[in-house]
Amino acid sequence: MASRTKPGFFARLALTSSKNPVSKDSDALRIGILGAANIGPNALINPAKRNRSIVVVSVAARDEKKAKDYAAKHGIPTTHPSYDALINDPNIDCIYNPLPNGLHYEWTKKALEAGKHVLLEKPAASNAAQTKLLFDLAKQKNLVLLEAFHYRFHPAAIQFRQTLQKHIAEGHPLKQVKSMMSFPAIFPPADIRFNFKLAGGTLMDCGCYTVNSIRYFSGLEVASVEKAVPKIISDNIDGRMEATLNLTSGAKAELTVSLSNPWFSVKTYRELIPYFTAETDDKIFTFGIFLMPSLYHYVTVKDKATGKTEDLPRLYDDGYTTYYYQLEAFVKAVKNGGKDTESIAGWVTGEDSVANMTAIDAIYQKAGMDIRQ
Ligand SMILES: NC(=O)C1=CN([C@@H]2O[C@H](COP(=O)(O)OP(=O)(O)OC[C@H]3O[C@@H](n4cnc5c(N)ncnc54)[C@H](OP(=O)(O)O)[C@@H]3O)[C@@H](O)[C@H]2O)C=CC1
Ligand SMILES: O=C1OC[C@@H](O)[C@H](O)[C@H]1O
Repeated sequence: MASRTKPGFFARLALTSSKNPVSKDSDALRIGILGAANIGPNALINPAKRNRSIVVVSVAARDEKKAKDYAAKHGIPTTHPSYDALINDPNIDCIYNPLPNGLHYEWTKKALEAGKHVLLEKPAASNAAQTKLLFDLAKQKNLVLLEAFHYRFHPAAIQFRQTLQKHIAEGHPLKQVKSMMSFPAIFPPADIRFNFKLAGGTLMDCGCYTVNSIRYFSGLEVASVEKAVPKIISDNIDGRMEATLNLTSGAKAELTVSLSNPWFSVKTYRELIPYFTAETDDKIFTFGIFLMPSLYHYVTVKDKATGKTEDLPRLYDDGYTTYYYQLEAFVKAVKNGGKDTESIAGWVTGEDSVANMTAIDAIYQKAGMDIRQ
């Protein structure tokens, strides 16, 4: 039986939206948000309230009234009348870009050109070519650019990766991995996720996580795409994607992602829990709810010969969310002038982001669909 580390479930739920902001350092980084995005409070605004070294100073929206309402609701002190005005404000150090995928490239490029560090929502851009251009520019300007794969920074994800990698290094080769992230049809057809012009698609949205988890936990790259089966729900938009990948060691990877499952279905109800599994010659490692471990997760290791399953301790620390740890990592990197990011557990390098998008492009190609532009 795993130890059920405190805090308990409801305390963790309450902690995800902090009501107790900490005081700020005098040299705290100043970050502005592009767009009054739905994800802003979870991914940045609430985590920043608990971090002494960063303060959300402004938000810009296409309609300034919307920005003002959002700022008032979330306790953001100022607004800017346009994305350009925010990016070019000399009193801002960093930009958070949670715009629709198809606008990631344009606005991140502008922010980097204006000398700002960028926390960039996933997926990094519409395709691998754009992603490479962004990271080349960040390098050239000596700026921090981080694609927001928040789950990687949580202690449970760090521990899971270390446990699996140690076992592989002890001589137990990986045979196959699986990653799954599916939802019933919770987003309306007009959502940004289903708009090809905004680089939508379920593989872009949920798939970028599953591809990332396959690469991150296995420590391997995608060598080729063996099979990709989309469920196309509108022009060039996949409501669901199943793919089989060949990894560089010869191991296989399978991913299943969906934003269009039926609400009740015997066939797909098991997909409601996002999980990752890795099978070696002798064991099966499972990380359940790997994307939101701060709310709940489980890690099991099953011995294939005996069938015995070990349930590893769950790590909830102080109930900090994945986004809190991600922000802490981003702040550390910026404060350190972008140096030594390799010492930050979970850090997503530019090469990593480019490899992720390269795999996504290849899956779309194998599925006979267009790469997003
Ligand atoms: N890390 C995570 O857990 C999550 C990440 N995401 C990622 O964050 C990004 C935004 O997702 P989400 O917050 O759900 O998105 P929203 O639907 O809230 O859109 C975000 C913002 O995009 C702006 N926008 C600019 N141009 C357009 C346009 N043509 N059509 C629609 N919106 C436009 C709007 O800004 P304005 O206010 O200026 O009108 C809007 O506030 C995506 O890249 C997504 O993948 C999403 C959810 C979870
Ligand atoms: O974490 C997430 O869950 C739901 C998705 O649609 C969203 O974009 C993603 O980031």
